[in-house]
Amino acid sequence: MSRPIFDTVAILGLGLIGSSLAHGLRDKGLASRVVGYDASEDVRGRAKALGFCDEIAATPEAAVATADLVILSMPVGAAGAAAKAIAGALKPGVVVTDVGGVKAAVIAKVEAALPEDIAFVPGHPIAGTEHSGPEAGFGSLFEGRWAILTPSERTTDEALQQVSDLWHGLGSDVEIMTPEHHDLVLATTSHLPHLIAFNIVGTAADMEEVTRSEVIKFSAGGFRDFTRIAASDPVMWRDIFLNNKEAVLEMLGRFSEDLAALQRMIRWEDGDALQDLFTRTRAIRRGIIEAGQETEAPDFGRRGAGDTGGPKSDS
Ligand SMILES: NC(=O)C1=CN([C@@H]2O[C@H](COP(=O)(O)OP(=O)(O)OC[C@H]3O[C@@H](n4cnc5c(N)ncnc54)[C@H](O)[C@@H]3O)[C@@H](O)[C@H]2O)C=CC1
Ligand SMILES: O=C(O)C(=O)Cc1ccc(O)cc1
Repeated sequence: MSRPIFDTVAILGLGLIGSSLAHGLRDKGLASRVVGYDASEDVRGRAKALGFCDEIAATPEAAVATADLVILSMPVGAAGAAAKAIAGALKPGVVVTDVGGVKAAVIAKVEAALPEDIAFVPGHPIAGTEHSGPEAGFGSLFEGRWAILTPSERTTDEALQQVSDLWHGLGSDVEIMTPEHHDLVLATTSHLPHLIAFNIVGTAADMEEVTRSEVIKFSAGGFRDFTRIAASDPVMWRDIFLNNKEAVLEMLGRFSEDLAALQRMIRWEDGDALQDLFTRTRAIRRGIIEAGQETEAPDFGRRGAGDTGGPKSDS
């Protein structure tokens, strides 16, 4: 057990990430009290029954009123409105942070809504699964993963240190970068791969009924892995693409050019070029494994070996 870093922590949004944070903070003794709130009454009821918070508040204002740390854990498209809702109810000296998969757009919207003297520490745990909802959370989700913090003008050194300590307490390694750099890196490593998965599974779903059932029946590793990613939460991913538009379109442009080059290699039967590319991509995968960031089995984003081993559920 660690010592509490914050006394009362309010978590707004009690899905996969919010509930995992609540479990982790309590399991590891990082907060004296965890108050939860979710915009959905149904989720609030389920969270109460699951018991991972000390209290479930009926309104966002009530949830944050006594909080020393507020964690925004809802889809990125809702973060600005959530910040607006709590702006008048925050305690002086409170720290606000978030976990959104996009940083620059969230910072702009949240900081426009929060009082100027409130410290905001934008964050993003590179840890998750394709499951969502309060039943999907587990306290070890962040162990052995990265948490990226992207300080803004409203991030004080003290608040940055406290939030960094919190992620370390949850078992994560912390990396600090600019919001713009985060959005470009994540567009490449997370957003584009998800877009490709949504697209390829969508293409299969649009096939004729008989072919589609065969695709499912005979789905080998490649397609199966894509279906896992394409099962991720639709609202969360809609919001990511709408809020990281420029970086995603930039990466999509490069991807389309490379795809056209591949098309030409196949059309002109340029086996050497194909083999060359596949040799280079295989080396990247092997490099990731050698660096201890991945096991042979698929397991997204781990720094070290092992399986997440947590419960799986969807809301
Ligand atoms: N799912 C993942 O693997 C990861 C997600 N994230 C980020 O975490 C955030 C939450 O994602 P998940 O927990 O996976 O989603 P989720 O779909 O499991 O849960 C989101 C919850 O937020 C609630 N919500 C929506 N608007 C709200 C508001 N204004 N106030 C309070 N609650 C509200 C929803 O009712 C829902 O229960 C997103 O911003 C996402 O980008 C970050 C890392 C990994
Ligand atoms: O489960 C997977 O493959 C993921 O990609 C998890 C994930 C999803 C979104 C994030 O912002 C970070 C991690």
